[in-house]
Amino acid sequence: MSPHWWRWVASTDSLTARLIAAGGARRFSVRLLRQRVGYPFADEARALGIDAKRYVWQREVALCLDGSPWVVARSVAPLATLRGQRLYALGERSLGSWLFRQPGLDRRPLEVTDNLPRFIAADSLWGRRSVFRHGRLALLVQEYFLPAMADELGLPSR
Ligand SMILES: C=C(O[C@@H]1C=C(C(=O)O)C=C[C@H]1O)C(=O)O
Repeated sequence: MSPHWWRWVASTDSLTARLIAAGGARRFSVRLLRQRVGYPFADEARALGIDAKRYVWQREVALCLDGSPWVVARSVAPLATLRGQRLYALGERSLGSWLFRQPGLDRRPLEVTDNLPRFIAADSLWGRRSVFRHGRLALLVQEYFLPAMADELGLPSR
């Protein structure tokens, strides 16, 4: 991975904040693609340390600059850990903006992939995921960086 991409992929602060800063005059928005309750993918269950037959809340979004998707993200949290957190009510507000305001937020190590996201038909250059913990809440956030972002920021393709 080139150092340009490493800076994005290995960052552990808010990706929302980084995209807004990098976007300059472009307008940042979150497009809600899908939100549902269902079973996790097997590898998501493993990453969360739960049984694959436990219900999870799933949220899939595109993070856009001037309406063009730069990142797609899928976040998954076991229903049992969501109690009291009205995350489903976020709509098109960024999950990251909420998350990084929470005191005592713990982020587990990042995992990186060059596989395509399975939840949406989109090319991706790099993907990454990590589990956030906040009180009872366990939230697996998976983010995939799209070629449009590389084009707009003049980043190399890998
Ligand atoms: C975790 C963050 O939240 C971002 C916003 C998301 C959303 O609104 O669903 C999902 C994943 C992230 O790309 C972040 O900003 O770092």
